[in-house]
Formats: sequence, structure tokens, C-alpha cells
Amino acid sequence: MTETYDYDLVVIGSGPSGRRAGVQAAKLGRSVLIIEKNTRVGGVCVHTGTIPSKTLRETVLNLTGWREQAFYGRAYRARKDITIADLNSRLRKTLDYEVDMLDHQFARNGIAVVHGTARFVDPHHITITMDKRVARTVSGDRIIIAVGTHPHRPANVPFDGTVVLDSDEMTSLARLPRSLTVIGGGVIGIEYATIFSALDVQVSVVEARDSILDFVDRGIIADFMHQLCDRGMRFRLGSRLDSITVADGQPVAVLADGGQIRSDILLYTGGRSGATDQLGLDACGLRADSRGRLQVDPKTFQTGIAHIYATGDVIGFPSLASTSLEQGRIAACHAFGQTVPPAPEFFPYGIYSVPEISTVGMTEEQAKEKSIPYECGIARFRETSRGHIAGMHSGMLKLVISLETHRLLGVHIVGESATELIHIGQAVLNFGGTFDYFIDATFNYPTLAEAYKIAALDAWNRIPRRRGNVEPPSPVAT
Ligand SMILES: Cc1cc2nc3c(=O)[nH]c(=O)nc-3n(C[C@H](O)[C@H](O)[C@H](O)COP(=O)(O)OP(=O)(O)OC[C@H]3O[C@@H](n4cnc5c(N)ncnc54)[C@H](O)[C@@H]3O)c2cc1C
Ligand SMILES: NC(=O)c1ccc[n+]([C@@H]2O[C@H](COP(=O)([O-])OP(=O)(O)OC[C@H]3O[C@@H](n4cnc5c(N)ncnc54)[C@H](O)[C@@H]3O)[C@@H](O)[C@H]2O)c1
Repeated sequence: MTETYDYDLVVIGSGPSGRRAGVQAAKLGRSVLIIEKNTRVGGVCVHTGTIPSKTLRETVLNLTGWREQAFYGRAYRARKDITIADLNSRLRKTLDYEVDMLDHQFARNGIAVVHGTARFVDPHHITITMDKRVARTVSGDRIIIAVGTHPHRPANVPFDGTVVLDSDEMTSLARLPRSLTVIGGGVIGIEYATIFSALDVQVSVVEARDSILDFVDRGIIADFMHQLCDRGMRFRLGSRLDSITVADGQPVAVLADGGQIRSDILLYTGGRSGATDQLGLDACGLRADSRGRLQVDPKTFQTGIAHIYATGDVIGFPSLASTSLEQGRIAACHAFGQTVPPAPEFFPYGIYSVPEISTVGMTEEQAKEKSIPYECGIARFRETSRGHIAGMHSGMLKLVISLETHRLLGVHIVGESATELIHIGQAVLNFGGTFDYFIDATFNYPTLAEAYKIAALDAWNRIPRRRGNVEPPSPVAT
């Protein structure tokens, strides 16, 4: 006899991957329940991660007049005396709007949402705990674990939510600090460090490795670091945090090399761990790794138990809202027998630092490591008319190109609109295009997108003529 379940699909977590999975299954005509332990839907993405940090960034750029400072000087301010209340009011409005949009999307698609903490009792049954008591037990034919992550909080960091904070707590600052120490030069650390530096907060970054953002092309990082150091940010690279003391209300970071940094607040961003601790995984036969992450089949997102899927940050790399959304969609399609084409090979990274960085495909270092003969083409934003108009002194775009096939291997951008511009390169890369597309195509004028053409022409000027079977593109004046 076939067992019947309360829902075709139960999703645990309402972040990007859970949300997209739920909506996809509903569109396929399936009954869906989403269980969310927070009082509002949206996950880390909406409440403490992506949206709050990007809203803070946009507010800071607007209120400081950052984009105008290239013309009018560093002393120029769109608004004097920026307070934490100024930053918070825009944040609240944006978050309310996001939650409202999600509530409406769930209602429109007939998705049931229950607030409470989910825990497996067996591979198909889940209890939902609210206010410390089990309010309900539900069953699902298929289950998707989309519980995301929480900040890693090591024992040697005395988090107090006031002066020693993790990134989830950065949205509830009581006042603007005059100085900030950031431990960890990963994406989260660098985004917050540069956003606060744009507010003229004195910022120090401590990173155990010899470089920040070590997955990004080194030429881009060299340009980025030059800009950050030029505006007074301090970096302690190759330095590991040993301990933290709090003296006169100020945290003092004590480094393993003996250095000490005192500041108004300290932000610890040394990675995140999968939020699997409350799931009762034993009851369904799954086990997480030491960082709380689950292993899945990378094509279907099935765990070792065929009807249980896991998507989003809980499965680890790449841990992006963008990729989490797609994972949710693919898992839901697979769960209900829909075949979806495999995702295109290349997806972009957008780092919303000030200035922005975005990257897709192979870095110059990776081309070298793989012994692929390559050439690079570089354009500076100040070489474009749009750059002149906006008073841009900085910003660059770098193309990595195969010498043998002329195919585009990677695009790397630092500067204004990098996270938008990258999609032009992503399309060419995923369609297997060559760099002459940029030379032959007509772009809007004046735009920053012209940097693609300038970089392609720069590469063309360096590429030895008539290599292999490939004709070089027709010469064009730069
Ligand atoms: C500071 C910061 C900035 C970021 N910026 C970007 C960015 O600019 N671009 C980008 O692409 N990505 C960014 N990310 C990453 C992005 O936020 C994550 O990749 C994305 O949120 C992961 O989505 P998810 O579906 O895995 O779950 P999450 O968004 O983590 O949500 C998981 C949900 O599950 C719920 N949950 C957990 N356990 C249970 C349980 N037992 N029962 C019920 N509910 C449960 C949680 O309450 C939460 O609501 C950022 C992350 C951080 C921390
Ligand atoms: N724009 C975006 O796409 C975006 C933004 C924010 C976060 N995220 C995602 O969130 C995830 C987590 O980001 P994260 O920055 O917390 O983690 P991370 O793992 O990327 O970086 C942590 C950094 O901290 C350093 N570190 C750890 N312990 C240290 C110590 N004791 N002393 C000095 N340095 C130390 C590590 O060497 C590492 O460079 C990432 O995987 C990222 O994909 C994405």
C-alpha cells in the first residue's frame, strides 16, 4: 500500500533556496509546506545577510555622496552628520518590502507557511516546535533541507552583541563607531570593512592568509588594495587572531604575531557553519560534516536518502543567494520528475565592496596553472567617455583570452557597476564566444560597457598574428 503524506513537498527554511524550491513545486501543481523558524520569512538573505548589507552599502554611498567625491573631493558630503538612525530607517523599509513581496508570492502560489523549528522524527515526519513545545507533526513525500548557515563563533572570541559582533549582528548597531577592526578578509569582512571606510570610519582588517579575497584575479586585487590603502584602510595580512580583550569598553584584538589593535567595535567574519544542529539528522539517517554541512549529488541535490534534498548554503560552496535560488529550482524539478537542462558552466561572483568587484570564469593565475597559453586585455574606466562624465579615476576591466582559440576564458572587474557589467562577459563565456565579439559589436555610447571593447582591442594589440587556425579579428583603431 502506498503511504500518503500531508504534503507533496516540505521545505525547511524560507531563504532563497527554500523559497525558490517551494514556488517551483507549487507551479508544478504540488502541495507545499515551508517551515521557517524565524517570525518572518526570507532567511539570512533578507534579514541579516545579502539584502541588509547591500542596503547599507547603497545608503552609505547615497548619504556620503561617494559617487560624486571623484569630482568634488573627499570632503564632499551629500549629507553632514550621518547617524545610525539614518542608515536603519532605509534598512527597515527595504526589509519590510522584501518580506511583503515574499508573503505575497507564497500566498499567490498557494504555499502553506508555518513558523517554528523543524526536526526530523523519521525520514518522512517532522515536528514543528514553537515557543519550546511541539505544536505539530507534519509529513512530506519529498523534503528539501534549506536551513542555510549561522556565523562561525569560535571560543576565543567574546561575542557580546555590542562591541564584539558577528556579521548577523551588524544590522543592529546602536551607534556608528569611529573605528572598526574586522577579523577575516573574506567576502563578508571586506564588504563591511570598505562600506564603513566609505563613512570615514578608521578600519583595520586582519587576515590569516597573505592576501584578501584569494579567489579573485590578483591584478584586480592589486588595484583594489591600492585604492583601499590610499584612503587609509589598514591591513594586517598573514596575521592570525589569538584573543580579544575588552578594555574601557573597547575591544583589543591580540594577534598571534604579538600585534594589538584597539577600536570602538570588532567584527568577526571567519566563515559560517551549516544550521543543521537542531534538525535531528540522526532520525532521518543523515550526517553533517564538522562545519554542519550536508553532502549532495551536485546535479540533483539529493542527499544519501533519495527523497531528501539539500540546497543553498547548507551544502557549502559557492554559498551565494544567486546560486542557492537555482539549486532550489533544480531540486524541486528533480523531486517531481521534471528534467531541467544543466546550469550553464559559469556563474558570476559579485562582491559589493566599495568599490565593487565582480568576476566570472578563469583568473590569469588559473590559466597559468593549467598551462593554457593566454593573453590579457585591460581597460581603465577613465578611458571611456562615461567614465570622464562621472569623474572616474579608478575602475578597470580585465579579459583573459585563450591564445590558441581566441575564446574568452574570464572577465574580472573592479569599479562602479562591476556587478552589472559582468553579465555581458558571462553571456559570451557561456556561449563559448571569442573576444572578437567585443571588437565587432556596437555598444551604447557613452557607457562603461565600452570597457569591454577597449580591453578586447588592448588584447588584440598584444596577440601574435595568425596563430593556429584562427584568423585574428579585423584591425580597428582604438
Ligand atoms: C553578510 C552577508 C552578505 C551576503 N551577501 C551576498 C550577496 O551580495 N550576494 C549573494 O549572492 N549572496 C550573499 N550572501 C550569501 C546569501 O545570503 C546566502 O547564500 C543565502 O542566503 C543562502 O540561502 P539559503 O536558502 O541557503 O538559506 P538562508 O538565507 O540562510 O535561510 C535559511 C532559513 O532557514 C531557517 N531555518 C534554519 N534552521 C531551521 C529549522 N530547523 N527549522 C525551520 N527553519 C530553519 C532560518 O531561520 C533561515 O530563515 C551573503 C551572506 C551574508 C552572511
Ligand atoms: N557578495 C557575496 O556574494 C557575498 C557576500 C557575503 C558573503 N557571501 C558568502 O558568505 C560566505 C561566508 O563569508 P565569510 O567572509 O564569513 O567567510 P570566508 O570563509 O569567505 O572568509 C573568512 C576569512 O577569514 C579568515 N580567518 C578565519 N579565521 C581567522 C583568524 N582567526 N584570524 C584571521 N583571519 C581569519 C580566513 O582566512 C578567510 O579568509 C562566503 O562563502 C560567501 O560566499 C557572499
